[in-house]
Amino acid sequence: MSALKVVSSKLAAEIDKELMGPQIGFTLQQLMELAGFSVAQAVCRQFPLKDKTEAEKGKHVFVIAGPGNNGGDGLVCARHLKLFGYNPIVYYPKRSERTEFYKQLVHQLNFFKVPVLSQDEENWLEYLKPEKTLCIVDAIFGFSYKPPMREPFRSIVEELCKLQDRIPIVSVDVPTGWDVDKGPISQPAINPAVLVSLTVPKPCSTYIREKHTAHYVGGRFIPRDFANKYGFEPFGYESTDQILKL
Ligand SMILES: NC(=O)C1=CN([C@@H]2O[C@H](COP(=O)(O)OP(=O)(O)OC[C@H]3O[C@@H](n4cnc5c(N)ncnc54)[C@H](OP(=O)(O)O)[C@@H]3O)[C@@H](O)[C@H]2O)[C@H](O)CC1
Ligand SMILES: [K+]
Repeated sequence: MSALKVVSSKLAAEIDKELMGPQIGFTLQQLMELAGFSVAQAVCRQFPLKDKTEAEKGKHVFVIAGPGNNGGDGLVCARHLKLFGYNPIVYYPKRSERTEFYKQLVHQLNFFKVPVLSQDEENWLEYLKPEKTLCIVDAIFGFSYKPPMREPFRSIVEELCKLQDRIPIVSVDVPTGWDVDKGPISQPAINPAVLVSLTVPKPCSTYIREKHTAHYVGGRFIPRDFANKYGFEPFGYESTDQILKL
């Protein structure tokens, strides 16, 4: 049994609900900003630009955003990556109509001159070449995914699976296609090079292959008492870091 602290999908949803409930009063936007910021930091830690040639610095970070909040984390991450000196490009094939907020995140990307591919972009794979792409950020589905995967995401994830041995994939919170509690029990499912668990790792993270996948926790937004109430200790983040490598 792994010593990793994990919380079930049910508990993760309860934690989110309480954080955004009337007593604590975080907004989704606040948590998503910190979540996306953490993922951008994990990309920097894993793929530092320092000592890279100009050609390598120009490589794309290809962010694929899904229709829910996991996708929102990806949109925020892309904006921070641009500020950190990376060259992000966003593919957002099914845009959320849930709230105005998602449109605002896209406007912000336009403001930062981060390309957002059109929804019906057929040539998105052209942007995914090992010589042109530093890594892929998988912000397609997080803890609310329920198989079987529907289109257009099934075809997209199948293509990513073919590429993942050549271009490293950074998965946000849950590798896309994995059951949040039981791991990769259905196909297609991504096998990430990096997993960034948010707030606290979900049980699926115990199914990553330790030698293959670097595991970070991010989303540094809960105090000790609150973590203890949900049965875990806070993570030992250093200084102002938003991520911790586990
Ligand atoms: N406290 C935190 O840790 C925070 C985490 N955040 C991130 O939010 C996600 C969870 O976000 P949520 O919106 O609940 O869900 P997802 O993004 O995982 O997915 C929902 C969308 O996915 C569609 N979906 C689900 N299953 C399928 C399928 N089989 N095929 C196609 N599409 C699917 C679903 O569509 P519906 O039509 O079913 O509604 C939704 O559109 C968490 O993992 C973190 O990444 C937040 O940023 C807040 C802080
Ligand atoms: K994901």
